[in-house]
Amino acid sequence: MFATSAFTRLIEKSTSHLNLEPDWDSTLQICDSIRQRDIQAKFAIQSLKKKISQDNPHVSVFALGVLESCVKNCGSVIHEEIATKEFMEFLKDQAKIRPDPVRAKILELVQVWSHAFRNEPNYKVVQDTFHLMKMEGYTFPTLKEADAMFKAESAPDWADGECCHRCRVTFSTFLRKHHCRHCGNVFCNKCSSKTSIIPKFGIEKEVRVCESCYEDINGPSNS
Ligand SMILES: O=P(O)(O)O[C@@H]1[C@H](O)[C@H](OP(=O)(O)O)[C@@H](O)[C@H](O)[C@H]1O
Ligand SMILES: [Zn+2]
Ligand SMILES: [Zn+2]
Repeated sequence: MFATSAFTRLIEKSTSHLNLEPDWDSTLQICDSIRQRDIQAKFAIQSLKKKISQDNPHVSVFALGVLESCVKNCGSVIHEEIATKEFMEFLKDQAKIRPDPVRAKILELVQVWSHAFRNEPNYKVVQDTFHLMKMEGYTFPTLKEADAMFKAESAPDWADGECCHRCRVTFSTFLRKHHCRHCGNVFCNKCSSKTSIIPKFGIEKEVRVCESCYEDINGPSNS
């Protein structure tokens, strides 16, 4: 199980003002631990809020970047935490008092999420916030094509099971279970030994996928 101390270390590492660029490895480990339910989404958002509100703009922008990846990768558990009056108020307040690049990043995220959740009535507060901020005179950047593609689509929740979803072998102490990051099903190592990036989930790093998902993403392997 993933201890909160390990998670806090990942938050520190991925939002350190010493980073010269986003720490994708730590960011994806953060997403995995939220998706695996090793970490409560509420705790993750609280940790990121603290970093976003830190005075150092580098820390704030890196924290907003980690938040962006969580929203893209962790699905409804995270969406439910950010699409709230409290969190949207928090971002609006930060946008009011913080100069660029912090303000610019917040505007970019509020706009992308408003677009991504445009058909989600439960997350209406995000759109309301976007429209309110537009009326308050904030100028939003043009929505990037890739972001317009982002339809709050994220990896499915991980299924559990006592046998491999593909070959039905039963798991044991010596035959461990594994999850495919694309379909979320549980597999033995033999049926999920391949790795792949998953652009549509914003996963830029090679992660474990099952045989059929590998073909879905990369086309039939010639091997
Ligand atoms: O090895 P274990 O101690 O059984 O733990 C398993 C690994 O963490 C797997 O990670 P992986 O998918 O990256 O292999 C994860 O998918 C399973 O749910 C866990 O049970
Ligand atoms: Zn198998
Ligand atoms: Zn799969």
